Amino acid sequence: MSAFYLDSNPVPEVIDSSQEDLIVTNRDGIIVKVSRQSGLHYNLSAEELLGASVYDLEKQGIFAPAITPLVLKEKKKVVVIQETPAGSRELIMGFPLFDASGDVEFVVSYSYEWSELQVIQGHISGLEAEMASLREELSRLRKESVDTSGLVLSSRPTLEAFTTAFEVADLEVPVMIYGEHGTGKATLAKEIHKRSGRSGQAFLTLDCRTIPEALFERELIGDGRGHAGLLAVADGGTLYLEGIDRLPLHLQTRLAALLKEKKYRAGDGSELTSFDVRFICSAEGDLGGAVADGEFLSELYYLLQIVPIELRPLMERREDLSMLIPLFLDSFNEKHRKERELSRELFDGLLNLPWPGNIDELQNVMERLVVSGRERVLVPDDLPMEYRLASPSALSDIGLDGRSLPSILESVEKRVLKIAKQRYGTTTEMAKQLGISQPSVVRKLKKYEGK
Ligand SMILES: Nc1ncnc2c1ncn2[C@@H]1O[C@H](COP(=O)(O)OP(=O)(O)OP(=O)(O)O)[C@@H](O)[C@H]1O
Repeated sequence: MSAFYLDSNPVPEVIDSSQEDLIVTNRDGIIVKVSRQSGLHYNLSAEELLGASVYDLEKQGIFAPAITPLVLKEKKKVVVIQETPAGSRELIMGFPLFDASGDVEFVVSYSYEWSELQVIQGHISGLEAEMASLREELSRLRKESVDTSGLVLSSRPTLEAFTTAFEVADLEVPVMIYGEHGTGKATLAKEIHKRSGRSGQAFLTLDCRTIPEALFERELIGDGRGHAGLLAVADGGTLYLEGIDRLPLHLQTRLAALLKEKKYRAGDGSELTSFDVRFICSAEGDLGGAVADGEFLSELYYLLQIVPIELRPLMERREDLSMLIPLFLDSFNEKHRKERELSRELFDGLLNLPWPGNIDELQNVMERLVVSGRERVLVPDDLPMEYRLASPSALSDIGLDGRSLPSILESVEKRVLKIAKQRYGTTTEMAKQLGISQPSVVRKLKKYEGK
């Protein structure tokens, strides 16, 4: 808009040498300023336009329609398409200039020739086509790094873990999978089974972390009175023992004996039954260390630890994380019939969170975002409260230096209450979300009132 300027002069000054098509009218619709180009499209000279009334020009069909009356009415920017007597179509943009008391004093209108717009439009279409092909490329790349079973294997450690798993899948050897909670151990175990010669038979899981000690053996070998054990049901297939490192020593001894003998007696007096089961186990802790500390039976360790595979924590798998985020977004959008998108800030924020609960936790947060986000484009404020506070930047502006812990905690509490109040509105909802009583919320709000 270098074509005109306002100075101390009460009327906007239009520079005569302007290549632009500008017209200024006063609040009565009288044209008070024009640029040299103005009038060209109306088969009039700039001089003929000056002093004319836009209402008259509209009546004569020259301004079809006139923009000034529309801007005066709307008191804001208006855009119209004019058909000019010269046969061209013009896009006219008009905007108001206000006087000190807030009334429209002048209307400035600015026209673009349709053909110019078509050039711009052509450029935009080109950009759009480019965007579409980039989008396609991105989605192809995403699909390539997500294998046919929907697994993300983008980071080097994950790819190495799964490659080893696929290589040994068809070998009749036990596999020991190490990894924190939610890193994909069960998923990996199932993949091994699926790609093994046992895939036509059962894949069963026994969670050594949660099974009551008294039931462990019964669960494995049955009771000889109708309750079939997992070893019988999984015969010919695979048994996945989750959290083997949490199995008490006396049960480790029993398991080692079973593995060595490959036979069991399900109940008193029953016959010896042999079994053909492949074992895949998982452990969170370091089994070698547990053997050294006498907490894990070395005999069992050597029976099970033939092929060790490690799944790293999600925070060390950034490439996986950046693929898992859109993957979960898409799948929860589909599940909940939403069309959420992530803002750049939120995406970066998600990449930088520590994810102690790994993929399980990420999945949970993505579903919460999709379900409870407020707008189509999700922003960091849509994150559940505990994640907004967990981000490193959340604490950066609380001055820590030289302050006592109670005073720092007060600042944090005050911040939490402020965010919760904005987000949840009522003290009842705040209490529910923060896990404290409603009177306690009221008391705390009062405490920080005006502070
Ligand atoms: N490579 C992967 N790509 C995509 N999703 C995955 C991948 N690995 C795991 N998941 C998903 O992450 C979630 C957690 O995986 P899984 O249950 O296998 O972890 P886990 O380590 O066995 O957990 P836990 O220790 O709690 O039993 C599941 O929903 C699973 O589908």
